[in-house]
Amino acid sequence: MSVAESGLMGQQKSERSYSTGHLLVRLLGLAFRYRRACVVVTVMHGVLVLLNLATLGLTGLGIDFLQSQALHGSAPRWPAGIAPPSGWSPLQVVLALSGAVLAGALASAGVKYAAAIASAALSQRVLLQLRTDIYARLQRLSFRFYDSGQSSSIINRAAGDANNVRAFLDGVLIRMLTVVLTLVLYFVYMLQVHVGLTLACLASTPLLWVGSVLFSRAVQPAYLRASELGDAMVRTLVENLQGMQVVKAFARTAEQAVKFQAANESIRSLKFSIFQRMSTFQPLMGLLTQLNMLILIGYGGRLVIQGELSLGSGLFVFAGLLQEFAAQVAHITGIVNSVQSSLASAGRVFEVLDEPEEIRESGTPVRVRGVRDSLEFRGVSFGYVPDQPVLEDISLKLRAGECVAITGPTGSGKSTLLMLLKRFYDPTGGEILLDGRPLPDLCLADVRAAAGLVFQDSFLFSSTIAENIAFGAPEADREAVERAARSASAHEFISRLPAGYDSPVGEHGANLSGGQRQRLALARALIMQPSVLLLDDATSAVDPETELEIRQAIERVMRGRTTILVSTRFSTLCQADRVVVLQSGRITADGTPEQLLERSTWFRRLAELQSGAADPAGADTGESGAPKTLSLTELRGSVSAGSRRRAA
Ligand SMILES: Nc1ncnc2c1ncn2[C@@H]1O[C@H](COP(=O)(O)OP(=O)(O)OP(=O)(O)O)[C@@H](O)[C@H]1O
Repeated sequence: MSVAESGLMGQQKSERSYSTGHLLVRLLGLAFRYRRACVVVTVMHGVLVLLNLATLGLTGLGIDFLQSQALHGSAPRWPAGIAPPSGWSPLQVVLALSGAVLAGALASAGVKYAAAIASAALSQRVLLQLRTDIYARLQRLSFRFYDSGQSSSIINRAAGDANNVRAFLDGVLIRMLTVVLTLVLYFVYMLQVHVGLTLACLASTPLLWVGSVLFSRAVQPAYLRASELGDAMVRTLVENLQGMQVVKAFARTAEQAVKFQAANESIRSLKFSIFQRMSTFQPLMGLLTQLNMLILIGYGGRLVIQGELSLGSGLFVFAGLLQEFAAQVAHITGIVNSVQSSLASAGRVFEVLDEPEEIRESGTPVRVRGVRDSLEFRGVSFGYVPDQPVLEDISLKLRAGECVAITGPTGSGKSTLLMLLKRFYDPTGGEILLDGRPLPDLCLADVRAAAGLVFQDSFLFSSTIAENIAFGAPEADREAVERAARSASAHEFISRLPAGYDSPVGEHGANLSGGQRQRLALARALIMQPSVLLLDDATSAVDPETELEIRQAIERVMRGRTTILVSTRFSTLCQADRVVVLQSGRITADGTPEQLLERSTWFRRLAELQSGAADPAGADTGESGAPKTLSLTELRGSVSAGSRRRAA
């Protein structure tokens, strides 16, 4: 039997499959980390069983005593020869026995409470640790992992599956140990009361085990499927919340609600079918154990009549023990159920924990503070998917302090180039060198801190503006936050907000405009004082006025920093010392903006389109029907106007 993983990574990456044995060994390893707490809880349950036995035995003794008094029969067999003083009246003996039973019940209640608290504390500790481990692992995993998976599945693994794995400790292991301990103690107790009756009453026990194993095999695939359906439901929910605007804009609210309902319905029907199977199994097991009662009454009754078994300490105690036995056996159904859900979830949790860390440092990483000399791509190739190159043989060297713009058609690999610099991915060929040293030889945190990246669509956290700006430098004081905001031309709009820097930023920055979000993202990058600035289409989503403001801010902050600007805006490209044209993952031209007007048809076309020479659709045609084109001299004029603005 194996738990095959077909979820998150299984679909798109290696199909990982864990055998049940492997999962059990690892789950036991987890339990071993909490062995002290597990032993304490199990011992408490053991004490509870002993207390139950003691109170049951004392009650039986009471019945035997009353029988001897009422029917003038033989005196009961006092345990370990401890009999009440001969001077005690029957009432005193009965009161003493009742007092002892009451004391046993009180002690039992106390131990039960302590065991429940200890068990809850253990399970919360394990859950906390598991979620911490999963989160720590997720932080170290490369973007490739996230590309292949779905965040909803990860959420489900950290929330639901981690909880099911936790249940292995208190819901399976401790409960199983308790059941076994209880059954053994009862069995021994019953044997010393009457061997023949014990064997007769428990003859059906092997059937219970066979039934449990069969049930366990039948429900296991259903638990795995339930987790996957849970992923799908969370995904539908998350996507609908995040894409609420699109859903409403396209008037798809009703359809999406139906989709969500369908996802929930499949979970409901699967869970219900599991529940149905459990509900069939449980009473069947109960019925089997009740058959034991028939044997007890028939065979045990005969033994009492023949005087071979006492009524209280024998038949009554036996009946009580068989009831307890049945209750413990009923627990086995729950345990089998928990084992299967724990195993299914353990496979999914271990899959995340076992995911290899793709981005690693060398054994002795070199500390760096930024670019002192150069940043170089040397023959770099890369593809997200094997055999589908996105970048091919990229060689590009930036001197410290230089500003290089990368442009090219959409999908040509511009953003990917920046991702490689941040080591979100590693190249599949060639290498990237910082001051002559390959990136993997350098401290990863230093490499990432050295380069401030402003994305095309910047993610903001739902905290305050100041906290968002200081995200990478939480120790920064308000003055530093303001300085960064001023450099990013964000100070003015922040000051106009009612709570200024303490204004809350809605989820994903929902209460801010695109331009405001971009400026906050720029300030967030600047507060780290990065020596390299990576700007990925930072002005793509804003109006011309805001674009100008952001461009001016960028111009200010670029000074003294090695900058890579990804853009398809002619005006932005003119700000750079050099422009590199990337087409289908290859560099097709490299030079100053002026040089590129002659060297690259793509760049020249871009210049013409955005200098008002021709409209993008080619509709702006002269009478002859041919698009109007600006002369090279006119285009050079636009380029130098852009460069002059920069110099100013
Ligand atoms: N995470 C990913 N997984 C698989 N393929 C990807 C991933 N990200 C990008 N790609 C693909 O890689 C190619 C280059 O993408 P990239 O985002 O680098 O292009 P770009 O030049 O920045 O495009 P744009 O100008 O539209 O932003 C595209 O074909 C894109 O579909």
